[in-house]
Formats: sequence, C-alpha cells, structure tokens
Amino acid sequence: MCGIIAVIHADPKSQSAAVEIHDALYLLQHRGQDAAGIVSCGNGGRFHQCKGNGMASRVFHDGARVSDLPGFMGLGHLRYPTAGSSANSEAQPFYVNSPYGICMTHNGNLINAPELREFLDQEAHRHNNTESDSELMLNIFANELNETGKARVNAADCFAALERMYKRCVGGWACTAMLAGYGLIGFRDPYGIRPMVLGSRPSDSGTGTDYMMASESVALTQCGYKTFQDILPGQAVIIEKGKDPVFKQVHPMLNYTPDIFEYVYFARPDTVIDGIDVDESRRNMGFKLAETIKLQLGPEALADIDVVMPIPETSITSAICVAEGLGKPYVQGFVKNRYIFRTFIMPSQKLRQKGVRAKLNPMRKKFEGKNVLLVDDSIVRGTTSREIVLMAREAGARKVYFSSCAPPITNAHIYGIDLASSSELIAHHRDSRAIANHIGADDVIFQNLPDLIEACASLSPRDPATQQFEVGVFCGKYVTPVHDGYFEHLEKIRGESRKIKVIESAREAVVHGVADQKQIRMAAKGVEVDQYGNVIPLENGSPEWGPLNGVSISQPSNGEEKTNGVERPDMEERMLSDDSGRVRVSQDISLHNMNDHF
Ligand SMILES: O=P(O)(O)OC[C@H]1O[C@H](OP(=O)(O)OP(=O)(O)O)[C@H](O)[C@@H]1O
Ligand SMILES: NC(=O)CC[C@H](N)C(=O)O
Repeated sequence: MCGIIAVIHADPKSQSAAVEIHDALYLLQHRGQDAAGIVSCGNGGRFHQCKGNGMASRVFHDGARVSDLPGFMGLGHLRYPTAGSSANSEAQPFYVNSPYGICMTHNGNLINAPELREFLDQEAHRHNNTESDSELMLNIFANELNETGKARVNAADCFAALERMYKRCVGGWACTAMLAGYGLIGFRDPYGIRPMVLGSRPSDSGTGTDYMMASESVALTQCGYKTFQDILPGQAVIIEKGKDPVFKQVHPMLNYTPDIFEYVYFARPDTVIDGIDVDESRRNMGFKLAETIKLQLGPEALADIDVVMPIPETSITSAICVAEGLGKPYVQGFVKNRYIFRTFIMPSQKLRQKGVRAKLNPMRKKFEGKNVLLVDDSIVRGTTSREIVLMAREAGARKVYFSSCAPPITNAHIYGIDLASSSELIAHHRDSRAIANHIGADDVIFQNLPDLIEACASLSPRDPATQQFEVGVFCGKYVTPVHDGYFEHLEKIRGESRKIKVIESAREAVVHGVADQKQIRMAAKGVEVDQYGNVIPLENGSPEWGPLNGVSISQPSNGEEKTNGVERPDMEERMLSDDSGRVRVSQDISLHNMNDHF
C-alpha cells in the first residue's frame, strides 16, 4: 500500500506546493514506511526532486530539504513495495523526460507487468530501469501520449492517451501524474480498488482555487481543503495550470469495489473512503464480531471472559464495540510505544517479530489471573498474534482468547497490499483450531465475510444492498480477471523480493561493520557498488545520493575504504556483468533541476 498526494496552487508564482505535500506525507505515513519522495514544478516548467528510502522525516531531513523544491504544483509518494524490490531506485515519483517531461506516482499493483514489460521493450522501445510496475505504467502512458506527435498536448490528448493505457494495464491503481509546466492528472482503475479523493479550497489570494488529490481524505481536511469528491472508478481528472478540473470517464466503470482491507487495517480512522467513514465501519465490525463471539464461544466460555482488550492501534475502535456488545469491561492492557511504527508493513519477518515486542508492552496488573479476550483488526502471518498471546501469558493471563475483525486471510493480495505470499498466511491451510494452536491461544474467533461486508456496505452513500468490495484475500475471488500462472509468478517474485530483503539486511550489517562471514558473503553477491567497486553505504539511501529518473545514483568514491572486508573482485564482477541492462550512474544530481541534465 502506498500513499499518494498531488497539489496545484492557483497562483503560478506560489513556491509552496512542496511544503504542503510534505505536511500531507506525515498524514499518510501509515500507508508506506519504506520510501518517500516529492517532485515539484515551478512556473518555468522545471522539475525538482527529492526522494529515497526511509520515512518522510528521514528523506526530507525533518523538512529541511523541502526548501529545495520550489513551485506551485507537485507530487508526493510514500512507498510500501508490492512489486520489484525495496531498492532506492524504486522510490517514487518516477520521471521520464519524453514526451514533455512526466512524473507519476502509483498506489496499487499491476498484475500483467511481464506483458507490459515485453511490450515496452519489443514494440515501444522504451527503457525501464527498475523492476517496479509503477515505472512500467508511467512508460505506457508516456508512449501513448507520444502518439499524438504534437509539440504541446491538451486535455483531450491526455484523456485519449489514458484511454489507450487503460486497455493495456490490468490491476488496481490510483495514480497522479504531472506534465512539466502543464498541470496535474489523477486517475483510478475501472473497479475503484485503490482510493483517491480530490479536494479544493480558495487560494490565499482569494482569486482562484487550489486543488489537492490524495489517497485519504484526512490529508485534505488537515491541509485546509474543505470540499472533496472521490475520483470514480475508470475516471480521470486533469487540472491544467490556472484552470478548473475537467473529468472524463477514460474507461467504463466496471464495478465500484473499493478494497475492503482499507477499512479493516490500512486507512486512518479519521478518513472517509468512497463515502464510507472508516471509524464507523470499524465500530460496525466490532458489534458484528461480538455477535459471532457469542455464537462461537457459547454462554459458558463467554461468562468466563473477564476483560476485552485491543491490540493497539488499529483495532481500538472495534474492541470498544466488542466490549460493549458483550457487556464486558474494556481494558487497555498493552501500552503502545509511539516511536515504533506499523509492524505489519515492516520489510522482513525478523524486523516484524522484534517490532511487536518493541511496540507493545503488557501491563501486568491488567492480566494477572484474568481470562482476556484480545481483539485485533486482522491476523495475517500470525507474527503479532503469536507474540502477543505469549506476552499476555507471561504477564499472568489465565486464558487468552484471540478475535479478529477480519475473516481468515486465505489468499494473496494482488492489488497493492503486500499481504505475504499465500504460503506465509497463517490461515492458508489452517482452520481456526489449528490457528489457535499455532498462536498459542485458547480459542480464535474470526469475523465472517458477509458481516464484514455488511459492516462497511451499510455506510455506503450508494445503494448499501448492492455495494460490493474487493475481498479476494478472504475468498480467492478477485474483481479483475487474473491470468493463468499469475499466482505462481507472484510466489516467485515475492520469494525473490524476500531474498533481496535478506541481502539488504546483510548489506546493512556490512555497512555498520557488524556482519558475520555469511552476511559478508551474501552482501558481496547482492550489494550495489559504485564506479570504483566500493560498497554503496547505507546513507546512500538518503536523498543526496538518491536515484533519479529510475536511475540508481551511487556516490563517487572519496577514496575511503568502504568495502568492510567484502572481496572487491566479486563486486567488480557484478558491476561489469550487470546483465539487467540497468543504468547506474555516479553523479550528485538528485536535488538539482532535472532539466539541467538533459
Ligand atoms: O498477523 P500479522 O502478520 O502479525 O499481521 C497483523 C498485525 O499487523 C498489524 O499491526 P501493525 O503494527 O502493522 O499496525 P497497527 O498499529 O496500525 O495496528 C495489524 O494491526 C495486526 O496486529
Ligand atoms: N503499495 C503500493 O501501492 C505499491 C506501488 C508499486 N506497486 C510499488 O511496488 O512501488
């Protein structure tokens, strides 16, 4: 899952679009912790970029970098990878210089990426420099826009290019794009799987209107955008410099099926997606789960429960309602460390496991001698639940019941949430009893799917009786067609991306001089090197040396030994035999005006 933001101010002399995007990144940080980026554009049509791996505060040096990003419009992105790797070069926004200079951000996942890659290579002859599906989408769009053959495009040309692009791409997406000196574009997949909302407010001068697009309404409301509307499935919007937005259905709406996992876990509670209030949906989930708990446990076990406890943070709203529904005391037994962020979207299993203990601490008094009913939003790999049940028992709980506001997750997520490969999902081949055994709970109770759908659909401003959602993770029925072999492909690429993550931790250990022999060997195989064969230090994830235009930028050697014992020939070999065809250059250009380099 990623967070996207786009801003265009009415006043073309405004220099503060990036300041606002930067504020909004913090409001959407929960959607992606791996990488962050902003590209701004000033009146002369030049792009300015800062992006790299890490949370927004790190990438922008707590805001200090934002002053390098002038302009009246821009794009922002927070990444939680679903495709490719977590390499710096895949941080967004992506940029292509031809035609016209285009930047793009993408929340979602394309499920026909290999086909698109083949088309771009064999027919469009466009170079892709990363494994990212988002870079493919940008190039497909650029290729279609190029078909106009014009020196300057207009809205009709952009819509027509999108219409052609929609015929090629399959999957879930909410995207924003920016054409140098021209304006912004926003568009959403024909099923409305990924969210996007457009807001407006009077400009500071009062003579025009500023616009913002974002994944969640909370970014808009907190930045002072008063009115907002959802971009519809298959709809695109173009906001040209100094003009009002124009909308077009660039593909027929095939369904209106927002991803239900936004309501279960991803979105902030103070957000409204497609007219459905996230916090209210979680309240409904809690009340409905209480009914299932009553049925499943029966009066005897129910009478046995002393307290209902949330697993902070997402499940708090629902847990309050479970307690109310069961007529049991609601007790906060775990203290959440506010300096540890979301553990589920951490990149490796080891980090996730460590993250749970670092993030949650049980208060002994709340557990001693009690039978506790824990409430979580979902159980995915079971990392959190297993650790938490153990912590509850260590703190003195007698019996531990574990309940989930979402049904068992049995299938892979394919539209932009990296919900592990099927084989990693705790519910993939296990029933509730086996899951309870696995996580060490006395019993496990899951929400059922019709109740979850009803909890959200009943709040829909459309017809609640016919409101549908993307629920493939709970039943294996996905809203788009999925071609044969896709899941095998997914298992393979997720396996590869796991390997990359292991290599990245090895590399981190090498850089910090704490690597063991195995990690050194691993790092030497997978590590990136600069033009001199030096290991690129971790700090190179910082924007000074970040990737540009999909090109990995590495730091020129300052003569210091950085190899930390990694054998140089191995790295030289890798550098010379990079058969991926990727371009790696060594220049400090990430914060400069992009057009100066073309
Ligand atoms: O079964 P698992 O693989 O462990 O994943 C599920 C857990 O991950 C999430 O917590 P997270 O810390 O990401 O987020 P939160 O603080 O928003 O609840 C979620 O709330 C569950 O607790
Ligand atoms: N979570 C997302 O929306 C990811 C976007 C894109 N597929 C990437 O991996 O960068």
